[in-house]
Amino acid sequence: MGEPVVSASERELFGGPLRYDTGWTQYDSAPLELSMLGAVRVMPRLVGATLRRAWRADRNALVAVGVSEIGQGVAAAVGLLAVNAVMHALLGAAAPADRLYEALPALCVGAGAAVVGAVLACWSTSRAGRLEPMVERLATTEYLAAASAVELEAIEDPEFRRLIDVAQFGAQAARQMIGACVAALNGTISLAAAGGVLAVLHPALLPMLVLIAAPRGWGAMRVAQERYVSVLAWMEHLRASRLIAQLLTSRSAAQEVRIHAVGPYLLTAYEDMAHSAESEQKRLATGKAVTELVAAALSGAVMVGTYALLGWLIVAGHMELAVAGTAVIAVRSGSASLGALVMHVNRLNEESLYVQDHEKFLTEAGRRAIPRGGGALAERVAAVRLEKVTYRYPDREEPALDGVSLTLPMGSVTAVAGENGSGKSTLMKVVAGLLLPQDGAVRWDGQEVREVDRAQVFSRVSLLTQDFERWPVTAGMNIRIGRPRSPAEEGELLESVAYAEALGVVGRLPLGLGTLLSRMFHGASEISGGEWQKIGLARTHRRTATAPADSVLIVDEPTSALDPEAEIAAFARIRRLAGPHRAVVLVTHRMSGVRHADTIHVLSAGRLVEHGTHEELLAADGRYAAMFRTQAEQYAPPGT
Ligand SMILES: Nc1ncnc2c1ncn2[C@@H]1O[C@H](COP(=O)(O)OP(=O)(O)OP(=O)(O)O)[C@@H](O)[C@H]1O
Repeated sequence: MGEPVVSASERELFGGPLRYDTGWTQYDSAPLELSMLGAVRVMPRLVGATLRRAWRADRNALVAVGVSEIGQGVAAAVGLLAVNAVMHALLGAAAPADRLYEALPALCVGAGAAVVGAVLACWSTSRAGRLEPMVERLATTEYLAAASAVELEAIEDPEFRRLIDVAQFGAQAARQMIGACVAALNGTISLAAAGGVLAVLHPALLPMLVLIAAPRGWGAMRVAQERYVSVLAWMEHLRASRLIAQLLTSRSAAQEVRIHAVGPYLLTAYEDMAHSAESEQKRLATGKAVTELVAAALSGAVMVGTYALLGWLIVAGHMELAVAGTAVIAVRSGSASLGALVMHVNRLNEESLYVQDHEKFLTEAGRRAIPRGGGALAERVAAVRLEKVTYRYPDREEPALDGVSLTLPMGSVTAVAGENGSGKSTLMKVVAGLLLPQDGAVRWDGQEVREVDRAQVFSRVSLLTQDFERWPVTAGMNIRIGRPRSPAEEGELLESVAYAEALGVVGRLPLGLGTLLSRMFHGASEISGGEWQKIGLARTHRRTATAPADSVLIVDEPTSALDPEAEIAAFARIRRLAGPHRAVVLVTHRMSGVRHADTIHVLSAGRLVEHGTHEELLAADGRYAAMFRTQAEQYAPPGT
């Protein structure tokens, strides 16, 4: 592949060319098979996987397709033999009317074979059409299930994210593979029929048939490989172009797009990037044209040789004219079948490359999945403890948490304070069981999180973060989604709404809890950032209210969009959620929210540097006291 064209916008916006280098094709030290031989080698396995999926989807339809394709092949062979018999009758020595009469039975057989072939083809089409969406559905479900079941660490790993992106084409490719498999099977059987008839007519004709199709096969494979490598290499570029397009139309960027004149700038960047993508398309098209020309020339030369051979066989008296006539028809139909077969195998090869990515993703996702099973978590626990926990993000040298030990007793409120980037959010993810520490342990009493069933740990954790999800569903569902499988009456949801002091918010919505909160849909309403936080708080209440046993509530900067009064009230309500069977952990920069906590821990560069009550920490006059005083001064009246 030549040096890709890199546009000025690409450099300016993204810092350089957005191309997967060859390093990507070595993902997880499993080199991608990009040679023709390699592709042919892996194809049977991938075809096998697709057929197994089809078997699981609808085995009757799969069997019907197989039977009808074999039937069509038999009908084609019978048709060719009938043609041979017709030729013999027509070119015989009898009177013309007698010859026609003699040819009639074979003609009827030929016509019957054609009708049977056509009916079987319809049957196969209808069954394959049923199978295709089912296979796509199965492959998509496998993809989505695997993607949503991996550890959070995998989702944050850029290499794994790339694999998720690349594998997204796999499900559709699996669907296409069904059609390609059917067509390839059809081509193979038709070819076997034509080849069998040719071999009976004269042994030299069969190798000629193979030689006619070989160059076209090579050409088609080469074009497919080039296209696949190009798609992979330009994936990031495509993603970036789509991102620019999204930004130009997005609601959140709309203000800056207009006021800062980002719109025309991004539009130029979009065009710039589209031009460089087009240059790649041009390169591919030229390569394709040249390859196809070479393949057609070679194939044509062999075709001329075949007809010359036939001519010589007739002249030399090695072949009857009737047989030669059938041979011409068989060569034509055989080379058409072979051409179609090559095309379909090539399609199969191209689709199988994407299916291979899908398979690879499933394997990798399986390796990185959150383990299922493990010990049961005790219903009652006294505290959750972190013991010398160290966590390092995969692409970072410095640990985000370095030997952190702390205890979260049930019934207490623990606050974590610290400057930006000190590790507070990471600590929350470790407490929640979303990240597993590389060193140290998280224990629910004596049970280590690594050893117990993680699903049980998750079911005991409630999470309210500043970037909580604003689900594009109804207001009621936005609250219920705190525990989506647990049914809820409107009255129960209203309890959570009242808890979050969001009755006013819901009251103003045109359909109350039934109002759709997404501008994406017709008739939906939008609410403000602070109103969303109240909905988030209601969701947290719903989740904690339905917790099955002793649980932890993690609250990470929950009030950033609330006005001061609402914020004070929200902190008071969050504190009240601590009960004998619940520990609350609170992360916030707002010292007003921290001061009433039972224990305050101060993090700095991933280490716990102070802990105690508000009064103890003020008396110690350390980092916490400095942070508290700075904020207090901001709110103090001037001159005090
Ligand atoms: N997904 C990630 N991958 C790599 N590094 C990360 C990731 N998330 C956070 N970090 C890094 O880990 C360190 C701790 O980040 P963390 O988000 O836990 O801090 P924080 O105290 O919550 O910060 P803030 O107050 O700004 O929200 C920072 O240096 C941050 O850059």
